[in-house]
Amino acid sequence: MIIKRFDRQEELDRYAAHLINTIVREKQHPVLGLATGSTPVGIYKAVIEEASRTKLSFGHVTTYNLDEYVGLAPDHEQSYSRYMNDHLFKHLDLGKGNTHLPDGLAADPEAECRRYDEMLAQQPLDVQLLGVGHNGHIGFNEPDAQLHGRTHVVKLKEETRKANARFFDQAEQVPEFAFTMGVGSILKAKMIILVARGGDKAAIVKKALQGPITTECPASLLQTHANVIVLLDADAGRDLIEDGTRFQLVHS
Ligand SMILES: N[C@@H]1[C@@H](O)[C@H](O)[C@@H](COP(=O)(O)O)O[C@@H]1O
Repeated sequence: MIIKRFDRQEELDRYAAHLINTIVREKQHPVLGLATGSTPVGIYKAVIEEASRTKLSFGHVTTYNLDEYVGLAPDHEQSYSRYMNDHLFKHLDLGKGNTHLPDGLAADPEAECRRYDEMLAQQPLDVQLLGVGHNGHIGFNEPDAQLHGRTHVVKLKEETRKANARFFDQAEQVPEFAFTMGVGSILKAKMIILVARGGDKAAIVKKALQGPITTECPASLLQTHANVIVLLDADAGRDLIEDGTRFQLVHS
């Protein structure tokens, strides 16, 4: 695991964007696992900026998102589908039908999970971009005694609904359920980029990266993956202790 700590948000954004765009440049059929939330917004901006500056086409790229709220239409203002379109997809020359999110309106949620897993099985992720929730959730895999490997519908914890209420007009509008890729699918990605910003994430970052590996902190399972790069701002990384063995801490 490599951990890089950045003093400036824009440097973190550019670094992450360059990792993603390098995969897009080098692979014949790149498959990107993407995330939502406030954390990746600057990274997507930097991806678009670098792609435009270097004339990098995304025409051959396939994307899979981690999650989607159950019950929200793709064009609903708070749906992750809309978020991805606004922040990334509409700014790139992605091919039609090459971007995938679970369908929040699927009539048969179980069939939708199977459909998503079947596609993922055929197109393994070259990279998965991840944020982390304050309780250690990745995607919408909430802390629990047991975690799911595959795509499933999850009942969101109240703390997660509260944290995401800032994107909605009223807290009650935050859906109670969401589709999420399972932890197994996330860990199958060839490379994982975990990003966290802000002092409010410092404690969970420390727990996830230097605490015990436990399903009660889903992000701690990333310690078992061979190719994880963690990008933190100075505040999110302030509680980490350099132990010199489990990871390499690079300060930029
Ligand atoms: N489902 C998303 C996650 O994919 C995201 O990583 C996390 C952190 O969000 P933020 O980046 O806004 O802090 O919470 C949300 O609930």
